[in-house]
Amino acid sequence: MYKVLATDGVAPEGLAVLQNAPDVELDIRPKLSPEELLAVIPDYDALIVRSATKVTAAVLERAAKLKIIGRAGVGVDNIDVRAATARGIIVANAPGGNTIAAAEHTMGMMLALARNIPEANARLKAGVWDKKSFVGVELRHKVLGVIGIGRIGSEVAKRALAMEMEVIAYDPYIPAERVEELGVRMVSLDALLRQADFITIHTPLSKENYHLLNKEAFEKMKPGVRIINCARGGIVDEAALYAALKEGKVAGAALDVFEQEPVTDSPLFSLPNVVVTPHLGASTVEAQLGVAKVIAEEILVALRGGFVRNAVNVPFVRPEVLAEIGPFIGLAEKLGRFAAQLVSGRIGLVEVSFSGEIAQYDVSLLTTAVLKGVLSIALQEAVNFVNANEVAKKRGIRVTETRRGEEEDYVSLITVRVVAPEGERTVAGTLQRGKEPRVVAIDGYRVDTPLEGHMLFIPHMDRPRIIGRVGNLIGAQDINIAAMQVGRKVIGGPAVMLLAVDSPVPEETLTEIAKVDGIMGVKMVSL
Ligand SMILES: NC(=O)c1ccc[n+]([C@@H]2O[C@H](COP(=O)([O-])OP(=O)(O)OC[C@H]3O[C@@H](n4cnc5c(N)ncnc54)[C@H](O)[C@@H]3O)[C@@H](O)[C@H]2O)c1
Ligand SMILES: O=C(O)[C@H](O)COP(=O)(O)O
Repeated sequence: MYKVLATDGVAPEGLAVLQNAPDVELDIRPKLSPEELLAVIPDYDALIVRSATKVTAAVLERAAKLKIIGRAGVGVDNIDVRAATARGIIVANAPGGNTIAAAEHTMGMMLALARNIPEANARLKAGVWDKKSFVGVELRHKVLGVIGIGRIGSEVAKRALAMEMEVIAYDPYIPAERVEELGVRMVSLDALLRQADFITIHTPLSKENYHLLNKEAFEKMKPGVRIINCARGGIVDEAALYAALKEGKVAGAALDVFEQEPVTDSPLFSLPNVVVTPHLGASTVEAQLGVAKVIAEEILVALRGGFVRNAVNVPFVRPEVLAEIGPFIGLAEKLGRFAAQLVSGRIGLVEVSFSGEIAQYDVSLLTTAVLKGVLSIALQEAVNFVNANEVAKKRGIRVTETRRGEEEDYVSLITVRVVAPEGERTVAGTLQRGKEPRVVAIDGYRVDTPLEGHMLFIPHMDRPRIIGRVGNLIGAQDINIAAMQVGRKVIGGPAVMLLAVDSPVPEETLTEIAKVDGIMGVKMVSL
């Protein structure tokens, strides 16, 4: 039974898939102090958080069973991703689920700032009908500078364009054409700071952009500029912003995020031209349901050993490549597990080769999947897409990957060779009808068997009275043989036998089979 802990007020309705999973026990504890988290974390296989819980190296050190941390949202700056990676813990987020919520909140903040809505609201509710203090500015024909034009930045840009703003953007990691087709002009950071009437930030918080808007940046800005930050505290230097507001260089600021959170007291709160909300960007019913659902599904996939698409600490695979290679992940892993069970002793070399259509893509994820399968046989520790390559390196396992386009017999074929001191085996597999993993060759002998359940691999000499003896020995244990394949290259020469059995064959029976004259060994394989 996997134990999952959800904290930080993750929407419980979105976690139904975990609640209904027979192999999962879900604990929802909306508020957990750092001390409580440290105390309970050793019990859990998975943790779901939003931005409040700090998943530090100290927490991870105690998280002996933890396999995945799911962030029900986008920013993972509250998680020590490096420490998690070093421990082989997957960190996954739910990108996209709160994009519209954050973009709409940004527009709300920009309008609130331009038209003094919060201050006017407070004044009227205090019994004062004051029109003259609250003359605002229009957004139409103003220049909006978007720093970071990813998912949220581009949704903000679209909405600003609909309000007839001129939109410019700075984002060194996005191709200019993609942004310009939205009707946005890409500029340098310097140009953006100098030209914008409103500046909105939509980058993650990273070392690179910590205090991106600092004293020097404010000095470059147009007098009367207005700043909106619905991304992360820390990107704006709050002391420098306060000074720029005080001296009138900046006409106003709308902040949803702060360097320290939660915060209830800040010099910025004393200024009338500062609008603040307590990190509400993603707080809509729709966004919370959406991100919780996505993360719950990812947690289940990870706990059951599958590939987590939104893992932030697994090498990135472009979506269009993932669409092509994704169906092969299961085949690659099963071939690794299969091959590793055919040899004895410590494997020192794993060679993976790809031929046919699959060879035109970046297949490094599939090589990792093979490795994950190989390592899962011998190791007690959890091996996953985050740590498989590192674990192999630490254990001195050499891994090679080759790709060749030509393939005569199959549309796509994956071949895995494992070498151990006591021998080596080469297995090849493909997907039947694009989805069913099958092994189609072992050491060059043709077979064709689904990669599932329990199997016996028996190299033997191609002569009479061998297959019958094997059948009798297995039958005597009341074990059903579901399928059988024999592959040979020449009549009377060495051959291989692959039997699919409905339950594992006991060790003593394997020893009896190995003694049959003409049989060169026997291996039990479970997938
Ligand atoms: N206030 C909220 O509740 C809330 C909600 C959702 C997201 N967020 C924050 O918003 C951020 C953006 O979310 P997203 O979904 O749009 O992410 P995204 O990854 O789609 O976009 C981020 C963009 O920032 C760009 N970028 C990175 N560093 C940059 C730099 N130094 N200068 C300029 N551009 C840079 C990237 O190239 C990318 O295009 C998140 O990281 C999160 O911290 C806040
Ligand atoms: O990065 C995010 O997704 C947002 O900042 C939302 O954070 P929250 O889930 O704590 O509201």
